[in-house]
Order: sequence, then structure tokens, then C-alpha cells
Amino acid sequence: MVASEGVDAIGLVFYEPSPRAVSIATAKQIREAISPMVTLVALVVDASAEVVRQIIAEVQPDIIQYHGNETAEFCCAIGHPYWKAVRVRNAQDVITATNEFQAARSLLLDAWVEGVPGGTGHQIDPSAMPQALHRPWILAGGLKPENVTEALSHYRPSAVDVSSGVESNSGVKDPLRVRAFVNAVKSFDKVKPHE
Ligand SMILES: O=C(O)c1ccccc1NCC(=O)[C@H](O)[C@H](O)COP(=O)(O)O
Repeated sequence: MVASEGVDAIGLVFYEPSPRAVSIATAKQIREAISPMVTLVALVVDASAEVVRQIIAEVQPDIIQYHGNETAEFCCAIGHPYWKAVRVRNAQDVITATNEFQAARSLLLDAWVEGVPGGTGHQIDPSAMPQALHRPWILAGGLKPENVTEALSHYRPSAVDVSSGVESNSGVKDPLRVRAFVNAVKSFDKVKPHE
């Protein structure tokens, strides 16, 4: 459904406590159902190397999104293209990750919420963001159709990521909210192309 609404990428959550968790079998079905032009992202939270390698072998994601406390050495040793999520408490978190995760295709900046790794519906504290980021980055955290235009305008990220903001029941995407979100992002792109 979200692929048909025109998203660039779909994230599959391989983290059991999440209401959005998928099995490898379901992930493979999704992989087969979507256009090869849609980037498939496999999201893990401190998974073992064995599990990450199994996901890569069986699901064949384009990108791994490391959303836990994985080190750059761990991500590089896996050897698959990745982006690194940073749960932002302060600007130094972002600066440190920028230096540490040089090999990441992108950083994904998300809200810091104690004890919850992601999908929180909370926005990043604007005062915790650095002045500028000199590499591609993805804005996440508390985005929804109602606020994404303002967030794009304020932060000018390379891309945006949304989860709970396009759901009406926990863990279940709402087609109308997905459409509204995609429309808002595409309208912004038309008005203000990336610099
Ligand atoms: O979405 C989850 O359930 C999740 C669980 C554990 C780690 C990460 C998770 N999601 C990561 C994402 O990339 C979300 O899209 C991001 O955290 C933004 O979520 P939201 O604030 O709900 O839009």
C-alpha cells in the first residue's frame, strides 16, 4: 500500500517488541510485492551479526538501518550498505556520529526517548540539533501530515522518515494518512527543490 502511494523507501522493523515487527517470511513477501525501484530498508536494533546476515541473505534489503547502539566497526564488518540512526540528545551526539559513521550512506536523526528505541511519535528537541550537517541526512521523529511541511522548511533534510504519524491504530498504517504525508512532501519538493 505505501509503495503504491509513491514513497521512495519502505522500512521493515526486525525488532520483536515493536508493534510493527515483521518476520523474515513476511518481509520476503513484501520484497516480492514491491517495485524494485522502491528502496527496501531492514531496521534492526542491536541484533547479532548472525541475525543481520540472515536478514540480508533472505530478504535482500537495499539498506540496513541500524537503530541501536551498534558501532561503526560492527556496521562495517557486516559489509552491507547502511544508514545509522542517531537518537538525538544534544548536538554533540550528531557531531560524534557524523565522524564515527563515515561509511554510512546517511545518518537518520530521530528523537531521544528514554527506553524506547524508535517509532515514538516524539519530535527531536530543536535545541539539540547542530547548526548544520555537511552530509546527507534523514529527519525522523514525530512527523505527520500536519507538521511535515514546517519540519522540511525548518531543517531542510535530504529526506524524511515517518512511522506512527501515518497510523491511526498502533502499528497499522492508515492509507489516507500515508497519502496526505506523501502529498505534503512532494508538494514541498515542487515548491522548494533541494539546494
Ligand atoms: O517503528 C518502530 O516500531 C521502531 C522500533 C524500534 C526501533 C526503531 C523503530 N522505528 C524506527 C524508525 O525509523 C521510525 O520511523 C522513526 O523512529 C520515527 O518514528 P515516529 O516518531 O513514530 O514517526
